[in-house]
Amino acid sequence: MIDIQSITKNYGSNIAIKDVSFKVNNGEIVGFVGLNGAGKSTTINISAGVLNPTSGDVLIDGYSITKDKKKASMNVGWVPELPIFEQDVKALDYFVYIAGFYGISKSEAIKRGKELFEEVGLKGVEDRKLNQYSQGMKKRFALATSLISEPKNFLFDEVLNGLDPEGISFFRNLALKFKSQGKAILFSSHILTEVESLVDKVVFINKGRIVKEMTMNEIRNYEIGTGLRIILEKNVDEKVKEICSKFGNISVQGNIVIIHSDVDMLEVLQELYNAGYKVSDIGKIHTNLEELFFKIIGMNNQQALI
Ligand SMILES: Nc1ncnc2c1ncn2[C@@H]1O[C@H](COP(=O)(O)OP(=O)(O)OP(=O)(O)O)[C@@H](O)[C@H]1O
Repeated sequence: MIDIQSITKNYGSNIAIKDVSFKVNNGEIVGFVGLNGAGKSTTINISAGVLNPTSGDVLIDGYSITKDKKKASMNVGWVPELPIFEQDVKALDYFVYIAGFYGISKSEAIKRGKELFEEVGLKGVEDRKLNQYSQGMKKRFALATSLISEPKNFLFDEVLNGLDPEGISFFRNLALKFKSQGKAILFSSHILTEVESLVDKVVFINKGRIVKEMTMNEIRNYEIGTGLRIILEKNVDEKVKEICSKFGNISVQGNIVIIHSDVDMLEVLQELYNAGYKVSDIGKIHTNLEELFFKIIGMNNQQALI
């Protein structure tokens, strides 16, 4: 289990994240969604033990990442957004070097390395130099090194970014496999639709603060909302409200009225026309995931419901 407890990170006067708290339970994939610069990598890097928080703590299966870093980080795998492996050494040799930190002998590390390279899709490129690996290959290599200690928790930071379809499918299936094995997985993305079919719940972060946590069920229920948006030439009056209310619940703002149900557009248009109203625009709207995302983080996109 990954238990993030009120972590804050300041860079001088710049607050990167503030009071970030949430949990990833065993057997659960949590989507961590926010715009660029929202604070996802900062949260993940602190949870991986590669960045110290200004305050707060993260418990990995009960081990504190600040006070018991070795045990905590042994229990969490981490695939960074942009793995930096610029070493002019063969990948397998570097793997063996890292395995040494876990107290694994050279012969055992070579054997384990070959197995893990195969598991992560790097079979056949073990002897290629790390600085000649592509970004996708570096991500797979980071995964292979993470797997040395067989952790029960994983941090995937924008892992699908820049991958080809095969790479995307590999990491998605891997996350699902880990889930079925009872592992806790945190999966960050700046695109809600990217994690939608994968995660159990989504934690939304904006400007360094957690703004909402929603289960996928709550999100799906939200998504099914459909409606009709009517833009009139003049402001909505009582008569328009009366007409539109016959078709469903309404929201009104200025010259815009939204009917929150799946109504027949022509019928509404006809009634308004018969009553002498001029409609400048009318159209069905559908609350989709990206609209929800923008609504949650407090920005309006053109389609957002009023
Ligand atoms: N080393 C640093 N020094 C100063 N500010 C930093 C540093 N690293 C991150 N920040 C700031 O912290 C905030 C959060 O950045 P972070 O990288 O965590 O966001 P993110 O959600 O991962 O973004 P992205 O999707 O672009 O990777 C940003 O305002 C960023 O500019």
